[in-house]
Amino acid sequence: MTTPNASTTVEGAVRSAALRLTGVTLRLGSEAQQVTALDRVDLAVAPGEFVAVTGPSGSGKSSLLAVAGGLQSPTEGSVHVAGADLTSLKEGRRTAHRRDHIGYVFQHANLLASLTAREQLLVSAHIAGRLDSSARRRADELLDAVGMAGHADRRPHQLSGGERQRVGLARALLLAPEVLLVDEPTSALDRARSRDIVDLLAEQTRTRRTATVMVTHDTEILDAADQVRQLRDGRLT
Ligand SMILES: Nc1ncnc2c1ncn2[C@@H]1O[C@H](COP(=O)(O)OP(=O)(O)OP(=O)(O)O)[C@@H](O)[C@H]1O
Repeated sequence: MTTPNASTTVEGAVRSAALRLTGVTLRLGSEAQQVTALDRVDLAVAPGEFVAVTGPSGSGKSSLLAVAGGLQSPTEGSVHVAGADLTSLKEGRRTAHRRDHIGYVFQHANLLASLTAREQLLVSAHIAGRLDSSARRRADELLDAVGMAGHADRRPHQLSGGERQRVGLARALLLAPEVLLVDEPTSALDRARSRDIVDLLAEQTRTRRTATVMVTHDTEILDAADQVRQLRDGRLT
C-alpha cells in the first residue's frame, strides 16, 4: 500500500497552492442596494496549474480576478498569494507584493501605443526597478517563446489582435510571476487565434510553473485548462 505524500492529498494541494482564496465574499454597492458579487468562494491553484473560470455576465468573474489580484479587498475571507495573505498586508506592501508576484493579461492587451513590442516589456521591468541586462535578455527570450521575436520592433498598430495578446502575455511573464491572472484573452480574436493564444497560455503555465487563472465566456477554449470552474451569482462550483 502506498501512503499519499502531502502534494497528493487535498490538504497538501491547498498548502502548496501559489494562489488560495478561502471563504471569500465580496459585497458591493450601497447598504440599501447591496450586491453579493462573490459568495464564500474557495479556490486553490498550484504552480503549473491552469484554471479556467466561466460564467454568465454579472456572475462575478471580474470581481474574482480583482480580489485574487489584490486590487479589491474582500468583505470576508482571505487571499494568499505566494505565501502572503494579501488581506492582512498594508496598502504599500500589498502593492509591492502584487507587483513582484502577480502578472496580469488584460482583455485587450492594453499595450502603450507609442512603444515597440520589446519596449512594452522593458518599461514594465523599469517600473518594477528591475531593468538590467538580465531583464533585457529575458524580454528577448520571452518574445521568442511567444513567437514574436521577428516583430519585436513593431508598434501595436502594426500587430494583429492575436499578436498584441502574445506581447501582453510576454509582458506579464517578464517578472516571473508565481500567479498569472488572465481576463477574457480571446474576446477580440477569431477561432484560430483564440486557440493559438490559449494553447500558448497553457504551455507557458506549465513550463514556467505559474498558477494561472483565466476567466472567459468562451466555452470552446476550456479544454486547454486543468480545472474548469463555474461562477453563478458569485458562487464558484
Ligand atoms: N461597483 C459596483 N457596485 C455595485 N455592484 C457592482 C459593482 N461592480 C459590479 N457589481 C455587480 O456585481 C456582480 C458581479 O459583477 P462582475 O463585474 O464581477 O461580473 P462579470 O461576471 O465579470 O460580468 P461580465 O462578464 O459582464 O464582465 C454583478 O451583479 C454586478 O452588477
